[in-house]
Amino acid sequence: MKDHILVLLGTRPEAIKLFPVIQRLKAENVAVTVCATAQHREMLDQVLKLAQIAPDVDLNVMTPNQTLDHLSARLLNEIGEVLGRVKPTRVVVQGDTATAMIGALASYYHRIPVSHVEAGLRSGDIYAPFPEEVNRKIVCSIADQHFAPTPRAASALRSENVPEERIHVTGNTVVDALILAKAMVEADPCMSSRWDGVREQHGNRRLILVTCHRRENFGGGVLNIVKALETILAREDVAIVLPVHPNPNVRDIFASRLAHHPRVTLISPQEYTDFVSLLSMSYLVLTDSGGVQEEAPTFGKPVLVMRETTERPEGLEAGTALLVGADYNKIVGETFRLLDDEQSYAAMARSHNPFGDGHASERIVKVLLHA
Ligand SMILES: CC(=O)N[C@@H]1[C@@H](OP(=O)(O)OP(=O)(O)OC[C@H]2O[C@@H](n3ccc(=O)[nH]c3=O)[C@H](O)[C@@H]2O)O[C@H](CO)[C@@H](O)[C@@H]1O
Repeated sequence: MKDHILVLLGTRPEAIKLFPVIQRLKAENVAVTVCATAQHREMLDQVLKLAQIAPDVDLNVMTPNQTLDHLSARLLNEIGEVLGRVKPTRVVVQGDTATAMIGALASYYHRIPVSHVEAGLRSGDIYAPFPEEVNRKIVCSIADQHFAPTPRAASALRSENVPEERIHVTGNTVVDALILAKAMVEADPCMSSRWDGVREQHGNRRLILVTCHRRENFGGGVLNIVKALETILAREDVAIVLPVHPNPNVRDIFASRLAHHPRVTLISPQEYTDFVSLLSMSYLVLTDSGGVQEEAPTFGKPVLVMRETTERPEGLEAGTALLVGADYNKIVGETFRLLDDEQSYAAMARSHNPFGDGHASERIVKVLLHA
């Protein structure tokens, strides 16, 4: 039977990490159906537009404040219906979202094999991150092709008895996406000059890029983070740029405490290319995001991870990232160290990226087509 691959995606990170795979499959003239569940509508659309991908099927399942039960039931029904109609020979899912987990389950019910991009990330705790740890484990139990981004992720799969021949160490496709986005920025004068105003506003101050959106930091964590940022801002030699996640749990606190500070630029979630430009012009990054931890080392930007643990310890091992939690003293202390101690900065700013080399989608497509 001729290959017909259905790619499922629901959120911005899935779109970022799958667009290089979709583009490459299309370049190989493979029949591809892109099904967007649009679990997160706007941020997903921005990325797809940029990658010039129009979803063939758009389920648009986003409703305000929906529960996981409701979302999952709806996804199962709707993805099941799509699989019955499109009849793909294989389904590709990415990561650990409800879309990936339910997509794998629906494929199993339809006896369609599943490939898992970014397989083998584990925290070891089913409640942190919730529900992502269980989502990825369920996908793992169904998939027959596991694209592990790193050797560590591959060993996690082996320790769960995934057969060796089903594990492929590919690198993380986020590095492919980053390199493609960087090329787009460099080729387009409009994109390259996007932040000229911000550069002008902050002069030669060092820019700290901050992102914060994880559920585990809602409440006390975000308050500590804001307090730490206020202390950091007491220094005249820094400015902060912060794309604010739309979740009201973080948005309202950042807006009320930081919006009026002259050395803070609070902005809405940015197009991927614009975010990539911000990353490349920043001095260091404070984040609780997964994807940003994987991207920053490509540009040699030290990352202070505002979480207690990370399922991406490769950055810690490579020395390009450090865990500071949502701990006021650690955030301030480590930021000041990076600002004041050139050697510490240089040690973390090595541009070696342990997460990928930009060729992950090439390796994935090779396996998808010749399995
Ligand atoms: C609960 C939780 O935390 N779950 C994780 C979370 O993944 P994450 O932490 O990587 O998510 P974000 O930080 O939202 O995205 C990062 C990407 O977005 C780009 N970016 C960022 C700011 C901006 O203004 N414009 C952009 O373009 C940036 O370069 C990067 O590539 O959600 C995933 C799916 O829901 C889950 O699979 C994953 O476990």
